[in-house]
Amino acid sequence: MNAPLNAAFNATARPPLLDVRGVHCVLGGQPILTDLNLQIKAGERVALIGPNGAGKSTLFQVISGLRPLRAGSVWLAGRRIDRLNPAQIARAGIGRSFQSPQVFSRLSVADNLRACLLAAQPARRWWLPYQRDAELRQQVAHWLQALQLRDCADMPAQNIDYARLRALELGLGLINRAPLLLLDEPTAGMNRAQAAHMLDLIEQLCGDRTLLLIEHDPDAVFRLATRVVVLHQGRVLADGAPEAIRHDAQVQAVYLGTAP
Ligand SMILES: Nc1ncnc2c1ncn2[C@@H]1O[C@H](COP(=O)(O)OP(=O)(O)OP(=O)(O)O)[C@@H](O)[C@H]1O
Repeated sequence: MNAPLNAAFNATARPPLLDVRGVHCVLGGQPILTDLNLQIKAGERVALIGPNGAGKSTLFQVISGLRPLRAGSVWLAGRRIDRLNPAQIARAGIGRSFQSPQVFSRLSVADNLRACLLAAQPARRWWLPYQRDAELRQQVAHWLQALQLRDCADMPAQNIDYARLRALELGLGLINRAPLLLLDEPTAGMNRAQAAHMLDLIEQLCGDRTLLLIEHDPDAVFRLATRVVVLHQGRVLADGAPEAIRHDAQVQAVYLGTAP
């Protein structure tokens, strides 16, 4: 096989980065996700949208191992992950943020970053006190700068404002270099200026990572996403380019509440 053909073969042979296959999830006796299929290729930025209660957060919980499946499977880069626990799934390559930010609230902002950096370096020289580890200090300084959190580095995370808390959580999700990042409503509860700042941070820091984000703000969806997937009643209702989804009659009906 010649070189270009070989490259094309490899590109098509590579499994999707995320492959959600026929997932059913039942909570409190109610079906929440029903035969849900979703494949995401490396490098895509996918917005997951849909009306309240469509099952978006539940799908994130299922992917991260925080909710059990009734049927189906979840694969990351060809590896089945739905039987792993949440920590194993994170180590397998999924970083995430939550609707309500999850950080170590009593630790300082810098110590939050330090803790995640330490957890992401299993081969670190464990006998070296972290205060004397110059490389670790440099990395913390790098992340404080990148997240624009230098001026609150020594404050307990529970005392910083909400927009900064979300920036910190974004950093914690990025530190272990997971190829797939799940962001649950990264701009929720923010004013326009704060939301614009958060979108800037996501664009600057996520690089070519694959993103799956839940977002209600159309500005954020159209700025970040290369593809939009619409969930309705636990199923994929539409999947396509942002412009096509914007004009999809079925999607409009779901948002206006006129869909069956
Ligand atoms: N632990 C639970 N037990 C029973 N039902 C649940 C549970 N958690 C969620 N649900 C229900 O599952 C459905 C989907 O919830 P989910 O939070 O996934 O929706 P969503 O699309 O993320 O909504 P929103 O945009 O409002 O966050 C809702 O009807 C919700 O009430």
